[in-house]
Amino acid sequence: MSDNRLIVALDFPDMDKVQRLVAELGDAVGHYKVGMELFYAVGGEAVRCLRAAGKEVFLDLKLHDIPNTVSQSAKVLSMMGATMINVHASGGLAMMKGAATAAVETAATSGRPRPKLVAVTVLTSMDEAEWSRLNCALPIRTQAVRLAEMAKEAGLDGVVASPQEAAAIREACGPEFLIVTPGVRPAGSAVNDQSRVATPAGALRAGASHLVVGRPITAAPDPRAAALAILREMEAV
Ligand SMILES: O=c1ccn([C@@H]2O[C@H](COP(=O)(O)O)[C@@H](O)[C@H]2O)c(=O)[nH]1
Repeated sequence: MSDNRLIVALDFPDMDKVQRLVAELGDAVGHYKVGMELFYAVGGEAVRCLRAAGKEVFLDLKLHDIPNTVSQSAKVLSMMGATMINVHASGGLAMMKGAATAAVETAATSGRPRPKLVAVTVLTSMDEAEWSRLNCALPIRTQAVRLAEMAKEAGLDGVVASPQEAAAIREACGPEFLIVTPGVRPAGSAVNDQSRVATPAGALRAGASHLVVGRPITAAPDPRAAALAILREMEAV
């Protein structure tokens, strides 16, 4: 059983642990996320190893800077072989447009496939109390939908959002738009530092196109069994 809508987050600082886990999960998992911790530790090697093993790779570096810096960085990341990369939507429309143009142009000039480009809306760890402390007056959901609409306008393929906002984003942005949801927790598992969470089935029913799951699989006593249980739950939706 395998389903590339499930993306397993490899939040470790070394390749030995990554290789052990990928071997253990075997053909059950075909899609992995390389985030800051792993990338800062080993760089592009993580992407290369996973691609060589036939896996899809979401390179989750959440670019957020002035438009020129982000578009130049997006060019570099587009050459690494990842199948998905991302920026922060709160960097603004010009920044997102710059990243989208960079990804398209790099694919055209290099002949390499263009990675999907998605934008982080509001981090899934944020709750309404913390959100208000930032002086943000609108509810998180309203802001997440607004940022998703901007990402669509900028030509991005989709967003990273909480499953709790997936239904509203799906309604606003249509059936083709990617909605990649971290903050996924099987019933009864630890929430950790996440706030706006849903179960795998709940996230899919709300309209998520992909589920990002880290610790519920990687910290489980039997990671393969944990992944297979999530895949069974997804299959039943
Ligand atoms: O809003 C966001 C954006 C990214 N993430 C990343 O997803 C995983 C979630 O890991 P868990 O262990 O399942 O909590 C992690 O790599 C985050 O950096 C997110 O959680 N929320």
